[in-house]
Amino acid sequence: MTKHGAVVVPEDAVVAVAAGRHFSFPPPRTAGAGDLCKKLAAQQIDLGAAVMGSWLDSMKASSPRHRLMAPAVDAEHDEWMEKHPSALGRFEAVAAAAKGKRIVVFLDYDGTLSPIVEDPDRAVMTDEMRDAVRGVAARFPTAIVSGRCLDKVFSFVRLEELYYAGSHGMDIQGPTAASTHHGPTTTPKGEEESVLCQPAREFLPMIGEAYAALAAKVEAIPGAKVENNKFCLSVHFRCVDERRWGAVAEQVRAVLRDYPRLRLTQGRKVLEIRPTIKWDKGEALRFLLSALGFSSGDGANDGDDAFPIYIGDDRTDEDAFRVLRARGQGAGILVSRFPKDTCASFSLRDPSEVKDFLRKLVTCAAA
Ligand SMILES: O=P(O)(O)OC[C@H]1O[C@H](O[C@H]2O[C@H](CO)[C@@H](O)[C@H](O)[C@H]2O)[C@H](O)[C@@H](O)[C@@H]1O
Repeated sequence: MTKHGAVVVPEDAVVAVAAGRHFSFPPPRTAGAGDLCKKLAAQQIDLGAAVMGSWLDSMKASSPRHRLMAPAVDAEHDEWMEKHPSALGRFEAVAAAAKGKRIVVFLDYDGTLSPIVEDPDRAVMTDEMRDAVRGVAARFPTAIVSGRCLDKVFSFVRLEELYYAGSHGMDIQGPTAASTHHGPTTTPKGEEESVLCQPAREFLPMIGEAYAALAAKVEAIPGAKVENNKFCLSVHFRCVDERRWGAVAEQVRAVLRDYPRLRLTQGRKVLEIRPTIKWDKGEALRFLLSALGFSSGDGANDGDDAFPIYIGDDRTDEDAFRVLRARGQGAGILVSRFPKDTCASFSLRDPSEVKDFLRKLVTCAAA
């Protein structure tokens, strides 16, 4: 970002920033989740015909290319960084808050462990990042929490000692190989046995049908791509000419009319179709903490023995940040170069800083 002249804020900048809330860490436990967190949680898109325009607005809002004057951008960025300081810069504060507690690490995949790329099949992570995650998993229970299906995200990460929560947390599996950290559920098991939670199992046939219908309709639009994430679907429009985003939205809406038990949420240049059940990355975080032997988070002072660190870049990660904030526990870290509305306490700029943070965590634990 230059300091002079007009600046084009790249696609993932979301410039509507929450006013007022200042940095406080550890965050106070909020009764409920607070207005901003409620607004950010599970950004569901309305399917009514009258709101077709708002679909498009929503798709554009997640990918703005505003022209802003640099001083305004800088001032806004500085203000945002005061509220969401760098987790690297404030590492000592994080370490101090975690002292005497058991750290549990939750990592989103796309945009967090791997950079965002045009082709979802090529979103590989580097060997250096893999080493950093391996190092963390050797010391702390560690989970990957992704919108991808389990098999796909595992094929990218390739670490058997981790927990995986695929399909936005609707498909949770324990480690398939031993790590140095054996919680109650971490004994190596056969593949079928290691499935811990699949709350949307009954939706599998419906998701399969919707996938076939969407693939037939949407893939006729140049650049559009439908990805089957087992318990949810992703309709990608990153490579679609913006003038045709309306057509993508219209086709998705047409298919969803036949499936009232499926709902639509939104990620980074992707429309996500998932079951209407109340389950998201936040619920997956709760489930895993409980499976690891930490308390469920339902009552006062629950889970005080754990220090969950959740790192993610997307709207869907807000559900997990919201849970941490509601529990007044751990640290939520948003990966973003730009100011965004978020319930996270800290920020990191990109996957490279995520890698540095993970390495620092390992060094600190070794010390
Ligand atoms: O929860 P995540 O692990 O962050 O997964 C969310 C979605 O990530 C992928 O899409 C995003 O990354 C792609 C590769 O960089 C990019 O091309 C796309 O525009 C992004 O939206 C994945 O393909 C989706 O299925 C996930 O839902």
